[in-house]
Amino acid sequence: MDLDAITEYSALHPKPSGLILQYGTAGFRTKAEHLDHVMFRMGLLAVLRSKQTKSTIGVMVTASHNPEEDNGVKLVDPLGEMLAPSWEEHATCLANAEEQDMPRVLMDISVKAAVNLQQDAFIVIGRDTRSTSEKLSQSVIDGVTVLEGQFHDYGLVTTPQLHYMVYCRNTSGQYGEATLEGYYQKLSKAFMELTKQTLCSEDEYRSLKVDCANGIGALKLKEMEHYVSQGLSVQLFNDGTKGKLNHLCGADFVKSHQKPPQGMEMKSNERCCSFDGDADRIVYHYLDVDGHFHLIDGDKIATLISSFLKELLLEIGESLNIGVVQTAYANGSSTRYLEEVMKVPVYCTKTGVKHLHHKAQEFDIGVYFEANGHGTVLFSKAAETKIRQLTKELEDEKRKAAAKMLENVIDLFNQAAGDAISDMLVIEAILTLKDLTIQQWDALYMDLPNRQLKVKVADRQVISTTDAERQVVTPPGLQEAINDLVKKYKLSRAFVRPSGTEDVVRVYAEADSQVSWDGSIEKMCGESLIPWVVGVVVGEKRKPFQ
Ligand SMILES: CC(=O)N[C@H]1[C@@H](OP(=O)(O)O)O[C@H](CO)[C@@H](O)[C@@H]1O
Ligand SMILES: [Mg+2]
Repeated sequence: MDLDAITEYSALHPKPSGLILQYGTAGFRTKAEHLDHVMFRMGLLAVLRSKQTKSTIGVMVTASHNPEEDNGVKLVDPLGEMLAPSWEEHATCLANAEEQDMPRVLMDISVKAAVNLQQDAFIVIGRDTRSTSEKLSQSVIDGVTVLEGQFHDYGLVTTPQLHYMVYCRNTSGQYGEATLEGYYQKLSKAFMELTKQTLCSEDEYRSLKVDCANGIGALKLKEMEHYVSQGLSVQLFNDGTKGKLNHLCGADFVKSHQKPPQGMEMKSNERCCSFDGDADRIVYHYLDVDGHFHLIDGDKIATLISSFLKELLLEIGESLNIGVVQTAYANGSSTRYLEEVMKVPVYCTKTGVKHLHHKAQEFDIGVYFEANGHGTVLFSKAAETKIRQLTKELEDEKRKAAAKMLENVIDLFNQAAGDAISDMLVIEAILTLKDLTIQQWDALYMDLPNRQLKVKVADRQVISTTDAERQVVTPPGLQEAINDLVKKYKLSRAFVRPSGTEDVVRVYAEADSQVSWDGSIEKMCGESLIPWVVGVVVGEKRKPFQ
């Protein structure tokens, strides 16, 4: 390691002294102007991780659904998954080392992690459409180059596309070809195969309105459009030509405000969906004939997908196990429906995709979705091999067709990460195959009314939780107080946790709409429960907003 060169180049990406950042649930995220040194250093760290794992590592420059002025960076591990927790700590140490200490901290990491510095390193880099992303990704490249790592810059890609590239490169192309063309080909082939029988009918092309959050999803969907145009016609809104990224539109806005995005013409009963700013989340929505807005979130997406998969499994007659993984934010109705009606085992993990992904790997088929629309389905190697084998061996036509469908579903899902484009194609294929309208899908179960708020507090770490964040441990007394309140209302549930991505505390509450008191759920959550919980959390400093 040429420490002089590192010191020299680092001076071109100086750390503002005293700035402390944390590698959180989704990497580093903050105002773009504070990130130059972090990018350079993540370039360095990616090289060490690549040498240690003897694999290609990804670096994605994005702040997802956060405002345009923000930016962020996260590292992608060899199989397309999130960075290992021990390396998150290294990332935090390296990002926070004062300028003069940085080379030493870098050396320490390489010693601690037993990195063989002689090993080659290869890094792939991607970025979203933020105006600051290009320059910041150049700083990543500076970091990679000073440690003599090789790299390929994919330029503008969605976050899940970068995860896909990493996965492809580390499986010698077995997962797919590590190019955008390879990604489009793989997904479109699976989609067209899945839906081809239904295309024989006289159906007019299925059309779908997509709110692209003025982000990268618009560019990539435009590139992909013609590959699937025989089976699906997409109409893009908020494509970045005029609006501001994530502003009053996109999956996060739609989910958290439970309102339609601006900039999208919605007629009643039309199927619409929204991506977030880096296209790794999707939610569906529509207006009914009375003009009421209906949101179909990650929970209902998981339900649609798992019921489809369960039917196919029954059809092929193989005892492959299936599990659904959710977080505490999953609507209680979805959990009940999955467990009681569909008889599928449901598990709850902490918030953050890495936790869900990890749990989902325990099943032959692991379906995971956050309520906000981030998720995918993982197939174990054994399940995949079995299914591919069945497509060849089965003689019964019906069973064989089901196995083929499952095979295409395996190829259509992005198994490296939740992916709005891939999930959208899966959902469209299922709706077509089952001949379901968006209203029929929505009617699977009724969401319990719910509210989510964020609250600024002096120190969000005063709150610690357990039981997949559903129970508060500290401050003492808070959990008992929540218990006392929720037991007054039917089907009610509430929890409080510190955010892993923002300097806020999140408060969530849900309850039956028929609560036996004279107020509505609005009143219970908005006027009673949330401010009350907030009051306990922050005492005099309370300042709810949003
Ligand atoms: C309630 C909620 O939506 N939380 C989001 C948010 O995490 P927080 O730790 O809640 O800030 O950002 C994560 C990363 O994008 C995402 O995985 C997660 O679902
Ligand atoms: Mg995102």
